[in-house]
Amino acid sequence: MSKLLRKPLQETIDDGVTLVHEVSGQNSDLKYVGFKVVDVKKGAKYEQTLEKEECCIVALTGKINVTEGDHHFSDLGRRDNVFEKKPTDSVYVSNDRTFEVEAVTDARVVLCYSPSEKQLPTKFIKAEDNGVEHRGKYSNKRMVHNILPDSDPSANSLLVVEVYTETGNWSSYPPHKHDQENLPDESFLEETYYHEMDPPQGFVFQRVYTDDRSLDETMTVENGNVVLVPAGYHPVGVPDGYSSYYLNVMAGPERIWKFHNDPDHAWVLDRD
Ligand SMILES: O=C[C@H](O)[C@@H](O)[C@H](O)CC(=O)O
Repeated sequence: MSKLLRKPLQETIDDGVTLVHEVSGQNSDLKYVGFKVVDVKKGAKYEQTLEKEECCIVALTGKINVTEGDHHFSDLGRRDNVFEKKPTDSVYVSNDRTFEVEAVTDARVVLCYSPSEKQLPTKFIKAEDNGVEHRGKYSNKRMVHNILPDSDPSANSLLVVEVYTETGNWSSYPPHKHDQENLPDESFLEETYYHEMDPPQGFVFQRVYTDDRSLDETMTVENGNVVLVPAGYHPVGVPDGYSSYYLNVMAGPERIWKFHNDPDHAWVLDRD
C-alpha cells in the first residue's frame, strides 16, 4: 500500500473519544500540515492544548460545543452527513491556547493543524460565511466550500477547504501542484485529503506525481481514507454513480495558495 495512503483507525483515546486518523510530523514526512479525525460520543469531550501550532476545528458531522478561554460556541455543526452538501461550522484556535470539544450529539470532528507563532484571536467560522465556488466544466465540475481560504487573514499558515465531485467528474484537475517556493508563480503547500464516498462502498482514484516522476503513486482511495500530498500533482477521478467528498488541509512557508497546472494537461482549460 502506498505510504501516502492512510486507512481509518479505531483507537479509543478517552471515554467516548475514538481516534480515526492522526497525521503529524511524528508519523509522516510532513513538516507543516497536521491532521486528526476524532469520533466523539454524545456527552464526551476532547481537549487539547496547542503549543506553536494553530488549529481549525471542523464540525464535520453532528453537533458540538467548543470552548476556548472565555469563548463558548454552542451547537456547532449543520449536517449529519457530509453528503447533505451544505457548509458546516468551524472554529479557529491559535497557538498556546487550550480548547475543549464537547459532543452534543454523536459527532465526527476534523482537527486541522499548522505552525503558528503569532497568537491570533479565536474565531467562530460560521457555515454561512464559507465561500461556495462552482469550478470547472465538461467533466471536471466540482463544488468547493472555502472554510479557511488564503483570503481570510484569521490564520497564520493554515488553509482548509472541502470539495464535492459528482459522478464521472474529476477534481484537482487539470492536475495542479503547489510544491515550490517560487512566488508569484507558485507557492509551497503540503496537503492532506480526507475522503468520503456516497454511497460508502465507492472509491476514487487519486494520483500523486511529480514532473520527474520521482514520485508517482496512483491509489484506490476508499471511504474514510486519507491521502498525503507532500509534493506533486494530485488529481482525483470519481467513477460513474458515486459522489466524492474530500476535506483539504494545506500549509507551508507562506499562506498563499498559488498552484501550477501540469503543462501536459492545462490545454483542457482552453476548451470553450
Ligand atoms: O490544492 C488544492 C486542492 O488540490 C483542492 O482543494 C483542489 O483545488 C480542489 C479543486 O479545485 O478541484
